[in-house]
Amino acid sequence: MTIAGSDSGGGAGIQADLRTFAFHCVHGASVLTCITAQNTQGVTRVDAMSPEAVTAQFEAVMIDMRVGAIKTGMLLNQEIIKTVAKKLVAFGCGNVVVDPVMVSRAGAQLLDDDAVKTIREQLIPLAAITTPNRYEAQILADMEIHTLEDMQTAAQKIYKLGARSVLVKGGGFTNELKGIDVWFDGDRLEVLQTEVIDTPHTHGTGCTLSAAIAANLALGKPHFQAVQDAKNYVTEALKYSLAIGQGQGPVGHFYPLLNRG
Ligand SMILES: Nc1ncnc2c1ncn2[C@@H]1O[C@H](COP(=O)(O)OP(=O)(O)O)[C@@H](O)[C@H]1O
Ligand SMILES: Cc1ncc(COP(=O)(O)O)c(N)n1
Repeated sequence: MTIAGSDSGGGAGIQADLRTFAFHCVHGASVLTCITAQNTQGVTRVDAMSPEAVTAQFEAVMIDMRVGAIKTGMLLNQEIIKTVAKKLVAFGCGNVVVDPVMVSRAGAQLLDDDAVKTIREQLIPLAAITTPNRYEAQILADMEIHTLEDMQTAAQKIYKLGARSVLVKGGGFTNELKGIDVWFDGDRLEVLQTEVIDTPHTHGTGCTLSAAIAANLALGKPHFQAVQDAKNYVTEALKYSLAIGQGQGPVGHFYPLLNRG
């Protein structure tokens, strides 16, 4: 199940999540938190769902289906974060992937300023894994991140907030760290690296990665395996990203499957 916002352009958010679930052969349920008017060039409007609507969607799915894993994406405001955290606790949800979405690559603010504290205190402690990008990791770890060592320190600091594991993602770098991620679970500190894909069309990478991790957890894969396989999936999707729209196009999910016949 994904708990996230809608992207009218179809590249990120709920749309990316459900597509990723489908390509992992797992059924996807969704709890919509907000509706963004968005395309490859940016976000022009955001309408929040009410906490009651979020609760009703969550309960409708949870009381009826066996949910193997949950990912959270754009939660927008404090009220929605608190609502989601409360429900995750009430239903004893274990395989929770928290993508602490704050700002889009194109620079649009996707989270209210006062909501960072609520993510840190109420949501991160419920995460089996949290997947901040460079910018989000800087905020959560309260430090600047310039080097691989900084990424490792940030992962360790964010782990102390209560997540069972942390993946600091390196898509936001413009140097040799681009595409390098750091994973820490309180014991193992791993560096993940795939080939760097030279494309401006990276819309939806973070959503796709966290959705793929959730799908892999639902399929029963061990945590680190779930992350490694998800990273490989995103790399493929970046290879086949779509130059649609006037701005930053979305990652492509279809072509690797078509190529496999
Ligand atoms: N150009 C690229 N080549 C290879 N991997 C990339 C590239 N850009 C992003 N990634 C990977 O995509 C995943 C999502 O990371 P990132 O883009 O930092 O997240 P977000 O979309 O949340 O900002 C990470 O595994 C990151 O390393
Ligand atoms: C509704 C919504 N959710 C999330 C993102 C972040 O996207 P990305 O995966 O590129 O970080 C977005 N742009 N819109």
